[in-house]
Amino acid sequence: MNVTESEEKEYLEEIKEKLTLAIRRVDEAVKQFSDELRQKKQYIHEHQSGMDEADMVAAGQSINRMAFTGEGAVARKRRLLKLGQSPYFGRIDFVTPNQVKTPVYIGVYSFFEEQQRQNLIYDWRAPISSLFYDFELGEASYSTPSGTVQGTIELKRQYKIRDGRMEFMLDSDVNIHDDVLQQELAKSSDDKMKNIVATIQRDQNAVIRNETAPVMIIQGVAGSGKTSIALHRIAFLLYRFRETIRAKDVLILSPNKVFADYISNVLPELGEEHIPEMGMEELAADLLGNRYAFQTFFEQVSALLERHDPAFIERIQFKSSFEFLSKLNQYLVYIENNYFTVTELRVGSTVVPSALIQAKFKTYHRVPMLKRFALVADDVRAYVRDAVRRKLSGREKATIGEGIPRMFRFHQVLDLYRDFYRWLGRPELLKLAHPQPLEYADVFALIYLHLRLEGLPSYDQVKHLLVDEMQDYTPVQYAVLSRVFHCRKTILGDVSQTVNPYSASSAETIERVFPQADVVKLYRSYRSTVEITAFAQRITPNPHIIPLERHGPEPTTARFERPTEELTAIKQLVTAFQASGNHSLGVICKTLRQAEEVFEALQAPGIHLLTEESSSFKEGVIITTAHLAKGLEFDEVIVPFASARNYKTEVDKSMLYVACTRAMHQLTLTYSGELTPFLAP
Ligand SMILES: Nc1ncnc2c1ncn2[C@@H]1O[C@H](COP(=O)(O)OP(=O)(O)OP(=O)(O)O)[C@@H](O)[C@H]1O
Repeated sequence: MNVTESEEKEYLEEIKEKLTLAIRRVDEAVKQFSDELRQKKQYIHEHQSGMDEADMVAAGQSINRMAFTGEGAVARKRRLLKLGQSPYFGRIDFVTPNQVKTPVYIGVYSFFEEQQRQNLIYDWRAPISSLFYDFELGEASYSTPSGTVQGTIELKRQYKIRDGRMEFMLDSDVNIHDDVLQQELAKSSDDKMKNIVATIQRDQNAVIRNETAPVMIIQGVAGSGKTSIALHRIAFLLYRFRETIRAKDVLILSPNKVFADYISNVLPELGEEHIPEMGMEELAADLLGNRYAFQTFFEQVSALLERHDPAFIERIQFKSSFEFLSKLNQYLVYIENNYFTVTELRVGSTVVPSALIQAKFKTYHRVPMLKRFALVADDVRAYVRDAVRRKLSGREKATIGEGIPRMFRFHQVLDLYRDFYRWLGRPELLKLAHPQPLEYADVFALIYLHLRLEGLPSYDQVKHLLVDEMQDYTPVQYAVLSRVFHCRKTILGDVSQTVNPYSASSAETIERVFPQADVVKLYRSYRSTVEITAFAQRITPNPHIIPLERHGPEPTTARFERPTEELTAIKQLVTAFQASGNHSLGVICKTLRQAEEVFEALQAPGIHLLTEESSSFKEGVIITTAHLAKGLEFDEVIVPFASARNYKTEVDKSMLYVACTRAMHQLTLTYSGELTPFLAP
């Protein structure tokens, strides 16, 4: 039993040696595989002429199997090498009533020592590891697939091991989590999101390890770790259900490519492969089969920022409401009952009674409406065939095939969508000015109608769907998601961080679409200092937010006479940042135009402009918009043009809140003229 620091250090050396040995064994195995593979290929090459097709298939399969095993060995080596750098971060000594005490060391991956046939390091996702996150010293329990294990935690310890060296270890007589967490959070940011396995908090752990919820909705304040948790949750589910779910079966619906790049290394760091991701617009294009050109969400938000158009706002607001979805559903019932005007159909000398056609139409109520006519026509053909006791002529078939659909008032989904607004008595709510692209607010409504009226293929290969920035999607979008993704879902976001307040959805709204969901709310905020969090509260107050006690400089607002002076000051701030120890600086503007203006003024090496077209997140100084910065974080943030003239509408206010909450350690706002009223003390 390792009790003291020197014993722990000795033990660490032992483990590292064992890891080195294990790596050597993997190397030997890999070499052996590749030798065998080479020999096999050579053999096939030499004996090809004498092999029949079955032999060739068998040989091919055996090569594939060997290559697969080889790949597995390479992945194992990668994991072992990583463990060599930092084998574990926690330990618990857990005693069950009838068991001897054995220390459980917890790391990013497990390490099973083959010679001793012993698990020397447990994966953080293993059932026993949950003790580390869920309990302090004393009585504790954890669940396994075969039941709950009760016992006592006699020791709990945390380590920081970097490059194979122990930097510190801490025993848990106090709440050690907090000390280590503080150290983690005080560090300056890397260019990518990082894993947080060593400091996952109890409430976060409950979300990560939830195995039962069919839909999980996480509403968490800015910086509460939603995105981190969601990624760890995926890693957990991939581990827990490794027999049935693989990385390629998961889909992340992410707001943009930059964000996708920003989060892209967390799962590989946790030993999982890259997860497929897709943007909402990509999904829309896919579902619409590129039948319509449409405005993007970015374009919608930019249009809102650039001009105040009450009619445009009203259209968006209505189409983002739950009422809109209800109305669409009511309309579908209405057309089913009213638009199929059935009359008797005359086919030669046979009269098909209207009651028969009506009855057949009702029989197919589970089939999307516009697809029912072909089925009804088949039945009517059979009816006529029985009546005339012969095969039907082409003309007769056509009379039926054309006659039945003709009894329905519309055949194009777009015509029905237009008619919906007439039915509603609000035709002005639809702007379809061809060749103008479809407004973004109409895109998912139209998809929904396509789905209900014609059916659309579903994404059955996806076994878990992760939706980030949930507040940016509307009930109709969720209704579509629920119909095309039949798998379990994790949906997360923060209603205060919407970039379009006219279309924001809260956890409660989304819950109405997924009544079976588990809703979790997170109020502890980890990203920003107490000072920055308090400052952001001036823009959008949330009395429930609990900032982690971490202090830094007060955010500042600096006034200038003219924008030119403001830009000069920003230049100086950037120079000061470059000389500081911080890694990342975000200069976050309201619009792209403003970001471009700042970029022009600052132009220097190491300064990057991040636009909608960018696909990767770069380290250093980034100039971008609040919309694009969503989900990202920076050591320091500068918000230029924070004047009353620039930040005055509800959309502007949302942008300002998002911009300020991106800062971890330092926040500066600059303005000329008058300060925005949103920052009134
Ligand atoms: N338990 C934790 N241990 C260490 N760091 C944490 C923990 N939880 C969150 N963090 C850190 O807090 C920061 C914010 O996390 P994350 O970006 O996941 O939050 P979020 O809720 O998605 O934020 P936002 O909605 O504002 O974009 C990150 O730097 C993350 O690493």
